[in-house]
Amino acid sequence: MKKANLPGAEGAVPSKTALEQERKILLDLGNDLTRVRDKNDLIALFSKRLKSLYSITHAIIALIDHKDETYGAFLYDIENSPIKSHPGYKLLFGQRFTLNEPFIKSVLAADGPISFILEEVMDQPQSPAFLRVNYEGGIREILMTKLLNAEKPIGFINIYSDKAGRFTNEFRSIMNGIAPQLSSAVTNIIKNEELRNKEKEKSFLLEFSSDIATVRTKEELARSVRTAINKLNQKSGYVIRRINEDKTTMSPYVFDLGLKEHDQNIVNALQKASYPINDGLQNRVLESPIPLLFNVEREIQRGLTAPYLLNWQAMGFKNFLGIRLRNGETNLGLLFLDIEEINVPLLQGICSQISIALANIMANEQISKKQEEQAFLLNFSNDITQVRTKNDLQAAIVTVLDKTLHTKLAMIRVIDEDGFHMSPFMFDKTLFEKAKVDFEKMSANVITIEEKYTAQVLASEEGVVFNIEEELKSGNAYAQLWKTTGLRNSYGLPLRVGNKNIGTIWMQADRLSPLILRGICAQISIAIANILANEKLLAYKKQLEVENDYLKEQIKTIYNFSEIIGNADTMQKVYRLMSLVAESNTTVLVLGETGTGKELIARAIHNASPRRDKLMVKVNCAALPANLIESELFGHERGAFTGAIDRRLGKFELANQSTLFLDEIGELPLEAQSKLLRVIQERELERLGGKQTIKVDVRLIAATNRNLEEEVKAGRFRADLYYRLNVFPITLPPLRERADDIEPLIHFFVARYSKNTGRRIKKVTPKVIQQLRSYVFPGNVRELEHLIERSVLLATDGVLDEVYIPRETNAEKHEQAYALNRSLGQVERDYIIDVLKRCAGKISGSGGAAEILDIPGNTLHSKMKKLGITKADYFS
Ligand SMILES: Nc1ncnc2c1ncn2[C@@H]1O[C@H](COP(=O)(O)OP(=O)(O)OP(=O)(O)O)[C@@H](O)[C@H]1O
Repeated sequence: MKKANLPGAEGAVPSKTALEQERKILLDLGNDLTRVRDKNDLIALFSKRLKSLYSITHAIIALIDHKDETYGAFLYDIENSPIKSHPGYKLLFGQRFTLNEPFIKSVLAADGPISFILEEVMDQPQSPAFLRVNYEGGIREILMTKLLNAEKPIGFINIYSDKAGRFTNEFRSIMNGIAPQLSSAVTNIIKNEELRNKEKEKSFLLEFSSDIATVRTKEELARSVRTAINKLNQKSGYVIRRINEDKTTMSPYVFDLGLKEHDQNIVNALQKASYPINDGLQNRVLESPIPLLFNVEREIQRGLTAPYLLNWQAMGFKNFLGIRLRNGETNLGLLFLDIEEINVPLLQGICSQISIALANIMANEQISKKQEEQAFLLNFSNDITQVRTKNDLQAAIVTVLDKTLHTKLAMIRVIDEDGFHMSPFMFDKTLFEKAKVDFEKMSANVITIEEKYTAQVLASEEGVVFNIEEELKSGNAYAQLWKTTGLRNSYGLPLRVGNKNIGTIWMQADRLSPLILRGICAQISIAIANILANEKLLAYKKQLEVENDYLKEQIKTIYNFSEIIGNADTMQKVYRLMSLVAESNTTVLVLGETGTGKELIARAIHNASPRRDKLMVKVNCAALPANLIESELFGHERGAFTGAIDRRLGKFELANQSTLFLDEIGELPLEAQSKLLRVIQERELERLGGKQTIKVDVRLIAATNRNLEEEVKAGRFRADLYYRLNVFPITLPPLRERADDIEPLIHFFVARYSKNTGRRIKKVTPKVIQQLRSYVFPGNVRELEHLIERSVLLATDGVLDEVYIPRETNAEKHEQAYALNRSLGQVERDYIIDVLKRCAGKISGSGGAAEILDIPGNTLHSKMKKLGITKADYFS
């Protein structure tokens, strides 16, 4: 490379005047330079002072950046530049040139000003472009002088001339002399500029901070940040992202793409998305105490696939800056700014202001949200306190959840009384319509507290949030169903009263706050507990009414007997058998015609048994419709059959630890017989429609007026059941076979009905007694009782002297028929035997046969002799 002349190399030794002039110029320049504060002043000074004296075109000051070993123009003398119309001129603005090339190295190596003929250097390999541009603009020579600060080069002053060889020694010497002052002027300018910038930054930050201090809403924040960015002469876009409640994702909070036009689809996608924090970019920003500058292409090349990065690439963003926003030690989010240059302190200042504003807004939002939630819960609680029935609750829940919280109720299940199974309590059958499943049917599936997800919910403190997408991935079978609602989460929450789990509630929503969840659960729990208690209360009330009716009915009859009347041998046998069996648990079968006192005997056995403290329970198998017998005996669950509105205990359960009296057992339908047999064998039962087995301890007494053996033969009664029942049979004699018991029974019933009706009957005439004794009583004791009851009502003057015996009974017809076929003697003989029988063989005296027959005792004796009547006849 051919260098131009060094200082002093050209021309002769300067003349005295030249030296003086030079000194003067130097002095003036030096004086002026000390006053220079602004870079414009400096270049103006140069133009003014030097141009008039020396033939130069223009000057430029370039500054070195040692960090990246480059230099570039700092001050231009644009006005005087002869190359300003050159097409390449504008390109030189802001351009940096390397220090690592021979041309500039030679400048740096030179001790003082050094000049170059452009033509010689401009096309050398690596020569800076400005040389050629200047040449093409008519410049021929350049004089470059290093500017030093504490011996270290800080830049150059380049003087240009449109003619070669114009830089005289004098001029070089001036430049050499002026260089130190120029250096310090430049340093001052830089410092000044820095100071001014700092001042500007300060006032900017101050302004920004007072602006942002008034920010209360997201919109105000957006406006304030935009203004600030604009003031920094950045029309760039930015996004403030906030960390979501899940702490694992971030979503755009304030979003402003600047002035550029963008594809609206991309913009929408960017605005709505939420991004995982750990995407290799956001996490880096959050972890970094200083702002980070990223290059979109480079990050993508590094393998990052964050969707927003790809969108930014598509939108033409090149570089962006990421800076975290935090409140104290807590990260709130970050700011991404589309920017080329980075002024770290300024940005940090801006961001700390944004952070404060963001924290304030968030706190504000939280407060107003809390207030809203509290107001909501208050309303909800008001609504729910009115709730008494399931329908009320459903209305309250659906209105509030759906309309106010955009939340759907999927299902409420309550834990059954067994503490294990769970029954659907309430659900929205339309919720999973899109899944094309019959939710109503599905909800009927048996669920227990051990079911996987239910157990998880019941064990949780405040419920479980199932993110539907994640559940899908983990193979949760319900997630497919949940997904069809289009909502993001499924919430399973325990319903509790105190510490007791009473059920679960399942809801679907995008987001629900913990406060709301807790509130809703507590309220619904109480409401459900109330409803259940209410239902139970009603059921109990009903049950009590039924039991009460039943007991009343029982009490009516239970104290009906104070004793069993009758001393006939056949009755004595009955008493013996009763006393033998009463103490045990043995099943007793009481046989006998209708009205012979079978129930009376059954009660007497019960009352003589260890179970006497509990009421005997009676079922009349003939009085029940066939389809209700089973439910009557074994009870039923709610909904077991049409009309089973409530749960009902069966007579077996009612008779637990007592005696169950199965009256008219012969009338029991076959189907019920087999069920009865099972219960007798196993001593346990299941309610109709129930799943639980219930153990019972019941003593059985059955009664029938049928001949069960014949019923078995005819296939109407199960043989096995017969054998089970016929463990200890007691047969009651018909009344007609124990005529002697008739009179005591008459007195017994007269006393009872006198008392009941308030009519005091003092006497029953012998005629009446005789009439009754001679009657056959097909209805046995019950018939006698009814006859007396009626007669008591009809009696006058306290004397029962008439009974209304039915005339046309079959027995009478039979007797009449027999009588018609007999001789008079035979009739007389039969009649006397009969009367004797009824008078227990007593012939004369009061109540004797002679009195009844209204003949003297002697006459009767002789008649008996004549007719051959012996004791054997009337005592048989
Ligand atoms: N020995 C008795 N002493 C007093 N009262 C009796 C006697 N036998 C029966 N009765 C009365 O006669 C009525 C009918 O008796 P009960 O109902 O026990 O007969 P039953 O054999 O069970 O009749 P059914 O076969 O029609 O059910 C009852 O009012 C009962 O109190």
